[in-house]
Amino acid sequence: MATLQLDHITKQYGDKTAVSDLSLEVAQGEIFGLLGANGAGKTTTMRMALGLILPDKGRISWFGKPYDNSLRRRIGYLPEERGLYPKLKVGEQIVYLAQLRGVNKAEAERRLRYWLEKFEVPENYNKKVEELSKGNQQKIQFIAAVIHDPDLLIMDEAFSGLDPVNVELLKDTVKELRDQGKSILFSSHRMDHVEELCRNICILHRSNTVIKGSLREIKGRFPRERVVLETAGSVGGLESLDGVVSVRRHEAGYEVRIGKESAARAVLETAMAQTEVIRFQVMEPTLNEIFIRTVGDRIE
Ligand SMILES: Nc1ncnc2c1ncn2[C@@H]1O[C@H](COP(=O)(O)OP(=O)(O)OP(=O)(O)O)[C@@H](O)[C@H]1O
Repeated sequence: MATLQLDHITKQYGDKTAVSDLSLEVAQGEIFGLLGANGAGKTTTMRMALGLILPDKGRISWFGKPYDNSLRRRIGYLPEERGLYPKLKVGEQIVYLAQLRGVNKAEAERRLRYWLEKFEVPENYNKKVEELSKGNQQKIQFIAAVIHDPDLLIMDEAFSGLDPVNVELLKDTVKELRDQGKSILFSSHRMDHVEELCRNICILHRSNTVIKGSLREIKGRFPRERVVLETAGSVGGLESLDGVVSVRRHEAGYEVRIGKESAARAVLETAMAQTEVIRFQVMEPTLNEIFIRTVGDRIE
């Protein structure tokens, strides 16, 4: 049984279709990546997955059942637009939110101290939200989403506004939550984050699903068009090989774009005939390349 199941859901705002016939499942212990250009329908999908708005068509089930109010205690939400009260102290605010979701006060205080320690900001307990830097506010927003220990987490751009060290800290935390068996619906414009975290993804474009499946399987659908070549000496004549699109020289060697996979062999043979080859790898496409190909091509 999936933790979250969207079954052919559609949402319209007047004439505008925000989400069209979308189906996806988030399993227990899985991070699912929801991707799309601006306005593709991600936030609308998340709001339906939270039970905040209803789809016009289709069905959603949570833990195998339709929505009921008890689910509010089992779902956590990290919204893209921040929702904390700037004038309130972190401690008061988060403990109150946790109590609303069924955690008693002493336990909420204990958990908040644990999270603040973990995120290396224990001093924030008694500070007002407006006194915190943007990155530290983001950490508090993250804590607000997990303080009641939800089984399903919905995270819209979870790492925005964070420096690289803090991105790693929160990324590791998301992985820990996954390993504890939580289900996470995750949206991001950072393809490297999605690639690192998500097992299955769905790419939306103007409300439609354009790609869906496991990252592994999706990558296999796209041709491998980039060859990384590292050599002891220089190599000439790569540009003129049949099937080679471009050659870029860098510090350690060459990056060769090929238009057909058979050209990779010619690249290797040409290099080996001239010098020692240290590394030769035909790279699978990155998610960034796949995204730009599938979504970018369709942007008129
Ligand atoms: N309350 C609303 N009323 C009218 N139209 C809406 C409403 N909410 C969303 N839309 C429209 O639905 C479409 C999908 O919007 P949505 O916010 O879901 O996209 P998104 O993928 O989250 O975009 P972004 O990456 O920019 O956050 C957009 O065209 C948007 O203008």
